[in-house]
Formats: sequence, C-alpha cells, structure tokens
Amino acid sequence: MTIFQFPKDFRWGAATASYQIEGAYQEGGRGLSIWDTFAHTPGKVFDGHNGNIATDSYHRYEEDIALMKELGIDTYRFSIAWPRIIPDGDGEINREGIDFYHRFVDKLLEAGIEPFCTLYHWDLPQALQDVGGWENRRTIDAFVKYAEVMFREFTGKIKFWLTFNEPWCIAFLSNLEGKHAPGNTDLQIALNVGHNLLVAHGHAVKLFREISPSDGQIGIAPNVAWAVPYSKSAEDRAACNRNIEVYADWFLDPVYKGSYPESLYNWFQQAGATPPVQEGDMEIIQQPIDLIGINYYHPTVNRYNPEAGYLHSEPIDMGLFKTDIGWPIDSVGLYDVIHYLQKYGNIDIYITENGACINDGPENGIVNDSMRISYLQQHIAQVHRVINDGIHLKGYMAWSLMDNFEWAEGYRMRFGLIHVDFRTQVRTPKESFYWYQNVIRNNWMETR
Ligand SMILES: CCOCCOc1ccc(-c2cn(C[C@@H]3NC[C@@H](O)[C@H]3O)nn2)cc1
Repeated sequence: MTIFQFPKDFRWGAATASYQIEGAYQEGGRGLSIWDTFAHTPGKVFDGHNGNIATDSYHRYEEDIALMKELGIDTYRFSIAWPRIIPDGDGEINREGIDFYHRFVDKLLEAGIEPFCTLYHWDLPQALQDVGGWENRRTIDAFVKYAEVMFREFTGKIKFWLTFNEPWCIAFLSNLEGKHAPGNTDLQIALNVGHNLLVAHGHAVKLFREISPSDGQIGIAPNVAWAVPYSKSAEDRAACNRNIEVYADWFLDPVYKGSYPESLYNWFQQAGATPPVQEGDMEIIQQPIDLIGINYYHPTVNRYNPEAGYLHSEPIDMGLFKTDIGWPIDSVGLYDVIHYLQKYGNIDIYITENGACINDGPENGIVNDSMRISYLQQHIAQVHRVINDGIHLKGYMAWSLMDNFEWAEGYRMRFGLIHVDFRTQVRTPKESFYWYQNVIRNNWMETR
C-alpha cells in the first residue's frame, strides 16, 4: 500500500459532453447537429441508439450538479452545443440557448464548481455540414462567430476554455475511418478537416485574447495514443511513431511550432494527400495557448504491417486485462505519453479525460464496479508520478461523471461514475463514485 499526496491546488473533476448527455434535441430553439443526422441514419450507431434524450441533462442538470457536489469535485468539464447557440451554424443567435447555459453555469458556480468549457465536442450544426462542414473554410468563420458569442457572454463566469475536443477524432475517425459523424472515408478530406479546425482554433484563441485579456485560460484537448514497438526493428519503431504522431504531433506541432511534423507530412504526401495550407494559416494556428487537455485511455503495442490501415501500423493484442469496450489496461502509457509531450515545453496539462468502460449494473441498489476503481487507482498513481517529476499536471477529470451516449457504441458502453437507467433516468452512484469521492476529500490516494 502507498499513499499518494496531491498538491493543495490540484484540480479534481469529471467530464461530459453536450450531445452525450443533454437530450432535448428539438427543444430550446436547438438546431440539428451532424450527430443527430448520423445517429438517425440506420447502421451508424449500435442498435439505432441516438442522443434525442440521452441522460436528459437539459432538464435534469440541477440533479446532476447536486451529484457533482456530493462527489466533491471542484471542476466540471462540459461542452456547449453549438446548435443551441446558433442553430443554423452562422446565422441568427438563439437567446434561449444562451440563457440555458447561463442557468447551468450559474448553478455550477453556486455549488462551488469551476466550469471547464469545451466549445466543440463534435456536434457541428448540420446546416454547415450541408455546405461542406469543416472542409469548407466558411465553417472557420462560423466557429469564430460562435466562439465570440460565447466569450462575450461568459467572460467572468467561465475561466477555463478548450476550443476542440480530440482533433484526431474530428479529422481522422470521422472523415477517414468513417466511424463518427459525418462518416467520410477519405484521407484528403481528413487533412482538410484537421487543418481547418486548427485555423479555427487559432482565430478563436486570438479573439479570446482580445475579449478576455486577463480573465481566463484557453487551450485544446487532443486524445493521445501511446504505442510501444513490438520489436526493436526500425520498421516497428517507425510504425509506432506514426501512430503517436497522428494523435498528438499532427495537431500540437502546428500549435507550438507553426508547422506539421515532417515525417508524417511526407507519409501522407506519398499517399497523395496534403493539408490545404493557405497564406497566413500557420501563423494564426500558432497563437500561444495557456494549457492543453489530454484525453488518455490506453496504450497499444504496434508493429509495421503494410496492410494495416493508413499508417501501416498494426496494434497487437498482448493479452492484457481489458475493459468492456476491449481496450487494454496499462497505466504506464499515461506516464510515458505525458513525458513525450514535454518536447512542447513544461506546459500546463490537465487530464481532461481518463476512465474505463465497465458495464456493471446495480444489484440491490449497489454497482460494484471494482474494475473501474482499479483502473482509476493505477492511472491516478501515474498522475502523481508525473507531478513528482516536476511536470505541470494541474488537474484530473474522470471520464465520465455518468453513463451516457458513447457515440457509435450507443448506450451499451458505460464510462460513468454514476449509473444511469436510460429507461427511467434514475441515477445511481457506483462504488467508484464513493472511492473517487474519498480521494477528492483527502486530496491523497491510498493504493489497495
Ligand atoms: C478500426 C479503427 O477503429 C478506430 C478506433 O475507433 C475509435 C473509437 C472511439 C475512440 C474513443 C472514444 N473515446 C471516449 C470518448 N472521448 C471523447 C468523449 O466523448 C468520450 O465519449 N475516446 N476515444 C477511439 C477510437
């Protein structure tokens, strides 16, 4: 048994996202998003699940905030549904949508919980997708208009902002792998989307500095992969580097260095695709940011295989214990990838997502999700290890506060500290909720 004591100003939180929890998809003046379209398309989401109702948090947010207060978190990461703010993407502003988020944020602040706000967590207004979505540079301007509305409305209330959640998912998972909305399967589209979202990020950061010069921090939240080579061969090591770089470097090099990583740029060029860089783009993307959010779930062991997807990098099942979504459990990858990111400097880092899909349900009112406790324990231990090395890791947000709509997996994959019965909307704190509550209350963790 070991005691891990955390710094007194360390932030403990939990995270969700608008499309995954809000529901009320046709209420409050909300417009349709690409995820409404995608989820309503047969075959895209498990068993036809969608976010029409989700955890009904649009109506139940006060109950949710009471549970956050009981959990004891001091920070709550959530996202804004752009289609509630500007329903057709770049037209009329919807006052009802803005007022909803004011009520929500005010309730959070009343509860002593810091809002940690993601502007874009994948729910692009469908009206913008109808004219090309992120492939169309018009969406950059639309995003900046949306960001300006939010900055002007919430400066003083919201002090922590993230522009984009998981740019790899927005670009590659959604436009090359085709697994998320809008479901394209083309490398050039993926590079177009990835580049344009970076330009939008840069413009939004620049605008934030003008609107909130000294009142808040802004960054971006890549999901990061950690890949270890199956052998010591140069081919396997290169295959791993490609896998790591496509999640982190492809987006963080432009932000911190003003250029794309050369090796991966050349790899894509050989495949016939290059980012559509225009004059001035790289300069705007390189606006200084205050923090990055890191979403980490699991590492992989990879080897070179020319048949293995767009990176010729094949993940190998090494027989580790897995969560119920099939991801291996190995927390050392979190330590390694955070150290890998130090090449961008000792930047302020928040773990904005980390958690386990464990599908246990209630038995006599108790959800004994011991595997989730084990997962959280070993990953929080690695967080302490990173801090002990002098790295500026400032906070940890568990994914997720509650079970919710897990994208293409629908409601069958549960990441929550709180169990949700999706028929009745009854929330049941799991054993992991009470374990995490104790860690937060003590600000130290004792391994079992
Ligand atoms: C065969 C090719 O297959 C490609 C891998 O396909 C996926 C699917 C899903 C993910 C994924 C899901 N999550 C959790 C979410 N993060 C954001 C938040 O909204 C959570 O719901 N992280 N990563 C990664 C990769």
